[in-house]
Amino acid sequence: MYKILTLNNISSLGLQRLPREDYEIGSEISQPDGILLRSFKMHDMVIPDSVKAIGRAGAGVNNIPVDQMSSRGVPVFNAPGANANAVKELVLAGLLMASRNINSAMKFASGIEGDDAAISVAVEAGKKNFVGSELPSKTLGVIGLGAIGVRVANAALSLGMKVVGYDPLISVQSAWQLSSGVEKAISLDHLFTQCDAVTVHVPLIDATRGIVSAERLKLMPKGGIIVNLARGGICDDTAVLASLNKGHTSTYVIDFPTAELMKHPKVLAFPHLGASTNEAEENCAVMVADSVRDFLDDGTVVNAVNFPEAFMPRNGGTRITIANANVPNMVGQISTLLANAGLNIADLLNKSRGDIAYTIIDLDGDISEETVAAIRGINGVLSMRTLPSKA
Ligand SMILES: NC(=O)C1=CN([C@@H]2O[C@H](COP(=O)(O)OP(=O)(O)OC[C@H]3O[C@@H](n4cnc5c(N)ncnc54)[C@H](O)[C@@H]3O)[C@@H](O)[C@H]2O)C=CC1
Ligand SMILES: O=C(O)CCC(=O)C(=O)O
Repeated sequence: MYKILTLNNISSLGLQRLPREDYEIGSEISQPDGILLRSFKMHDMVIPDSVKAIGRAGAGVNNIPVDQMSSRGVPVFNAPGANANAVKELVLAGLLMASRNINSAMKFASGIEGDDAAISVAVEAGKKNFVGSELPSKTLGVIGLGAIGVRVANAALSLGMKVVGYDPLISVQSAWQLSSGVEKAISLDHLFTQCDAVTVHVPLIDATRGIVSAERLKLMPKGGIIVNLARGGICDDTAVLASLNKGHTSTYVIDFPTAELMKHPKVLAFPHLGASTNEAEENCAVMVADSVRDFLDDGTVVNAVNFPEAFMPRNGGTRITIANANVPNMVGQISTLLANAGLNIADLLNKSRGDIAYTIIDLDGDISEETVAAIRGINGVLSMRTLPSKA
């Protein structure tokens, strides 16, 4: 029986992927084998040694101490692309709200008093204050062309916008999905110079912190819109507020409000709503629950942010899995210990990613506690699991 601790509400459709005869799931579980979460901040939490896998039902993993988990040999899974359409739709909503002054116009409308005739007069007199502009007259800059950025760029093109994209690390899959109509910016500065609106879709990491800066905001034409549904910190909020106050930037659409941002009339603050659709919550929960179950049951690794992909069909015997530092002769040392114990390797898979290597070995016989301890004792082994044979 595996124990799964949930740190946020996880869609029941996802939790149903973990059969109750094999999985105990709850928010108060001690010594869990796995953790499922959404935005819970794990950095200040003591993560029990019992944890073998962490599943983030979403895209961003900046709320998880991934490096610490890597050093423990614990994979962190996420759900790439599973909430991308939801975020794309809210980006488009934000762009439309900003370019048509929808928020201020609605506030004006809801403040009108009087009978129907008076309201009609006030509406017709007041609407001139909320004249907007249409998307096809504008250029959108998309920073980060991953699951969300590609969808945003393609959708904006289909709405008639000119679209300029920037992603020096774009994956082959994203490049295939990106419309050929999206123009490539040669640098971030180049992008800001050309764009009336800029939207960010990058993870929050050292390289992306503050990339929407005072200097870059000045490169934009007057009246620009900034959209940040990625993470607080990617835009320099102080610089954006200064630019709003000067009238250079017209609107800041943000999914990560702060006290200062929320009270600003030119800020459209959403309550971290990008992925909050039934569809996205279900997609994320199902995808990540499947990854965690496949890892706990079979040692399979799919959609981990810190481990290589690894899948080997079960051949029926005992399976051992080992995560270790990606240095020479680890497999040699492991197979020597197995040979010394008289154990035959029926099948073996070894993959690496960055500093981590991961090995799955199916054995013809049962492994003893002594051999397990000897493998665990090899310098560089981060974690080891023994999975019982499957009929
Ligand atoms: N508001 C919300 O509810 C949500 C927010 N997010 C945020 O959006 C981010 C992006 O999500 P996805 O598109 O699903 O992730 P993704 O991993 O598919 O795409 C991220 C893209 O950023 C690019 N990138 C990385 N460093 C870069 C840099 N320095 N300059 C330019 N591009 C860079 C990568 O090459 C990749 O193509 C997540 O990390 C998360 O923080 C994601 C989902 C929901
Ligand atoms: O679970 C959520 O609502 C947040 C989603 C998110 O921010 C992400 O997937 O990175």
